Amino acid sequence: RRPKNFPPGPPILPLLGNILQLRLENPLKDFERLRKSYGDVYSIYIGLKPAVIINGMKAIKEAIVTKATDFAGRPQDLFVSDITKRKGVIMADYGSSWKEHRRFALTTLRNFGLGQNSMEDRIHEEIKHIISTLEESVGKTMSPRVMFHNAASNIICQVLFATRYEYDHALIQFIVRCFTENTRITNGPWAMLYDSLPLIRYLPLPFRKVFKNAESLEKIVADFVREHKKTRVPGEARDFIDCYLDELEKRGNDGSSFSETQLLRYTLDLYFAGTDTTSNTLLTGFLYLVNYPHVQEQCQEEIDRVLEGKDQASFEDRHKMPYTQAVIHEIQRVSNTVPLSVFHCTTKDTELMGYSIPKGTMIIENLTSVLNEEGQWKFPHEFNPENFLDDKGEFVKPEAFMPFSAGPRVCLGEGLARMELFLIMVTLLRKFKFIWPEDAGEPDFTPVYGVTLTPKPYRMKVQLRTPQ
Ligand code: HEM
Repeated sequence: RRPKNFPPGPPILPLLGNILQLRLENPLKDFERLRKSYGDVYSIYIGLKPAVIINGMKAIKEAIVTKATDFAGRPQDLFVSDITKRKGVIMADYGSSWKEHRRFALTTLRNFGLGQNSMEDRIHEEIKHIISTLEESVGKTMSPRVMFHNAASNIICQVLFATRYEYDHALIQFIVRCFTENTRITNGPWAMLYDSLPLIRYLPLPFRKVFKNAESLEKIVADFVREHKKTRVPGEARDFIDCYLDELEKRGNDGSSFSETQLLRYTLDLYFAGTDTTSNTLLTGFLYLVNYPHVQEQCQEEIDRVLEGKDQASFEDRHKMPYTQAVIHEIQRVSNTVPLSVFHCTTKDTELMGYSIPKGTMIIENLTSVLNEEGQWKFPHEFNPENFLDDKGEFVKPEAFMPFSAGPRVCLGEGLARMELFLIMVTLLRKFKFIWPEDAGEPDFTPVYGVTLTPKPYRMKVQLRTPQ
């Protein structure tokens, strides 16, 4: 039975809770249906564990912004917690280790030039490789999946390891495959069963593959760290790993939370968070751009005008491109890349919208419910850049735009991601025209569900634009 004054929800079955009422391979529609019956804040049981699902901007903001620290924990007894060994930053619980590591990453990203030219240069460097790949496909059709995954992966690789890889490099293909497989299984039925039925955790079921992948990834990063230790010059950091090693040395054995094990997990967290998210947003973006040619053309017209006489776009140019900005934001809105955010957890007994929620309750922040919430958007259910434009054609960002979540746990890579999306889209749209192939049939915009949403594989035709 639900505790007193706990958010309402569907009847609970012994041991299984509500898992039979959810389509485990994609519960998003079920969450929407339950919201209609039980309101913006309701609860379900995943096996014996209660979880509160929060929907709509008002309730989500009250939880993660107004009552920020009450809702800033992470559950520690899930499949993902076991994979990440509760280290790193994404699944680390609210506390001093998470705070220290989060602050460190933000400072390091800033020192590496986020918001300054050096990060832009790194992104432009990678864009050159995307352009070469696309040039090979001019006049033909191509599938952009591997290209965007590898590009996003290389940008974060530059930050973490000061290295990039050719798009057909075996190591990078292996890493991307491990991540893709892990994301798919982590939000799928096997992970849900793992969370619901602790007794099955040690059985040789498909979720073991994720642990194997995680081990291989840790070994790869451990090799990088070993190599860095041999070649680094203290105080002259080349990348994130060097910065962390400098910090470890500075802190000595003062009992701080910094350690080499943390470094491995942290690096993997940043790598994972920085690859799948940006690349899936780009994939969805181009799927829409090829199917809304008038939107693509209007961006190109604005880009040509603003960049006239300039070699390349800079992130600052976004302020002069209200339409393109609106399109990129609309792409992020419809991409809904991290549909349920990362699960939170209450850090103390608290209240939300009049309900009592005990400490340690799992919180599922349904970002999907905000990104298409009626009343928050002019056109909640269609792809329309007008959602981000006012009557004068100026760019406006509605409060409900929260694909990066909000509050103390807000995406740590938001600045990097926004810079990547802008520079990549603007540069590619300036140089190429992207077309939906005539023989490709009707486009299917329904995404494939996982920790991140990704579009079904598609091909696009590439043409060079006439030099402007
Ligand atoms: C379009 C791209 C991206 C989207 C939509 C996105 C979205 C999100 C969301 C929704 C969260 C969960 C926030 C919460 O728990 O409330 C998150 C967390 C996080 N993101 Fe991103 N992200 C993106 C790109 C990136 C990039 C490029 C990085 C790499 C630096 C990154 C690093 C992280 C980290 C480390 C966290 C965990 C933060 C914490 O727990 O304190 N993300 N992101």
